[in-house]
Amino acid sequence: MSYNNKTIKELHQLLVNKELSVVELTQSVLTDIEKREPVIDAFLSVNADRALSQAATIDARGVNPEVLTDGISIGVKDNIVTEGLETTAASKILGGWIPPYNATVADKLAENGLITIGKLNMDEFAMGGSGENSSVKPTKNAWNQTKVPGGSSSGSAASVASGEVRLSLGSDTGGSIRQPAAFNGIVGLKPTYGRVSRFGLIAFASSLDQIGPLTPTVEENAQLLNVISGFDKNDGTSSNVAVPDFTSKIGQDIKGMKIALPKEYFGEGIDEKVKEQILAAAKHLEKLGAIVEEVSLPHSKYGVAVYYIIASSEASSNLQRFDGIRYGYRAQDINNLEELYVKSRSEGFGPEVQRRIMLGTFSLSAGSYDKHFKKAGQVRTLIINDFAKVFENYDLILGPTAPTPAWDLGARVDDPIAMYLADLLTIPVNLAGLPGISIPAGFVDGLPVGMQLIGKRYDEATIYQVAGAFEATTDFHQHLPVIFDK
Ligand SMILES: NC(=O)C[C@H](N)C(=O)O
Repeated sequence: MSYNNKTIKELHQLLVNKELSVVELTQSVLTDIEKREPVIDAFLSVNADRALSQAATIDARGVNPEVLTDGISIGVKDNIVTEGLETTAASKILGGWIPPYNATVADKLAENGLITIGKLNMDEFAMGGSGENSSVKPTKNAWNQTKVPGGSSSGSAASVASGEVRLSLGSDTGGSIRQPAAFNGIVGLKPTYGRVSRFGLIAFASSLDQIGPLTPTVEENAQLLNVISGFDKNDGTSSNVAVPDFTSKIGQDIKGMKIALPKEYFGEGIDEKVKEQILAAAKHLEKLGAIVEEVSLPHSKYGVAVYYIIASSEASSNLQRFDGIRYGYRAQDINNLEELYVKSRSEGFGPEVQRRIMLGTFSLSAGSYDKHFKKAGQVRTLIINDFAKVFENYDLILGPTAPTPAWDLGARVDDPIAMYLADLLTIPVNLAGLPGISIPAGFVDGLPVGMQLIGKRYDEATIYQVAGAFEATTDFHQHLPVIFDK
């Protein structure tokens, strides 16, 4: 029997009432995974024995009725460090690495009784928008296995959408939670920069990276964000702003809420049918009482260019530590130190990672620093200011999550620019450190379309309020891919 169509609230009730044991539930999740993995390829590792023994421990002490997530299984993106469980960021260079410590979010999952059932596939080091840059295997879209699942949190999205796990964690540097959530018809949120500790997140671009939840529904998303948020002394960028209950406004009406529609988010490069669906979604919110008006974010068009300079520069610095000596892959038949570095890094990193390291190294080099890196930082400020101006008068910003639905596997692998443009509408949000969600808002040719709602800093609760109102009055989230009921 599968319980994959039950919310965590419903599962919690079953567990507390002892109608279901944690071992039974965990076993059912393992069966769900086993059935779907041959076509979805969302997991890099499944920890069946450890998960079952953790489940037995919880059964023995009794499920805590106060802890909603006690005994529930979760999948974790493989760039989040998990003690005793291989963590590779889907890179050959970290192959076989068993971390001796937990990321702060992994500790928080455990403290809340969540069972890490496995580590999820991704684009290597979170660099990519299709999942195809995994050094292990490409994950498939839950709706159509000839399509990409999006990336870089490819496994995090496909595992939830296909009914393997109810909850997952991903990371988002330029859209890596929201875009795969959109492509798979689920809910994915990138929290405000500073909301969730990145201690133990394998760093890609440190001024942009955030960890966030992927779930089938809005309420579960807010519940999982409650678990992972908060100040952490081990992450100097984590903030000690108070953490509210993110579910608190779900169910409240949205009458009078002011929502901005940036005209640039409906302009060039956006698929006509996607545009239609998202405009219809905006109309729907208007019917629910929101005031929807057009605005402009004039500098958002520079977002992709700015991102690929800043993110690659930070990556080139962060990835210096993978040198073949301290840990990870070490090349053989070496004659000197220089050769050890060069061979280990050339053989250990995949082509996209090498491309970003070169791009970043170039941007930071003496002749290019002022022209590229410094300028990118200045344009980033213009993008931040654009958002700030809109938020003087509006509560939320609405647009598509991605310019198109999922494309065919293989279609963009030789065209990095086309791949980069998939993040056109998500990247500015990271550059400004704002929270953003993708929720199911329609279908184009049988593939899900995501609506993005962008909020003010630390105002995830309002995002969930509007997302919740939309979800409660539409049925897009109730359509499930065929594989879900397998
Ligand atoms: N990592 C991300 O958030 C997404 C982006 N597609 C990138 O390749 O950088």
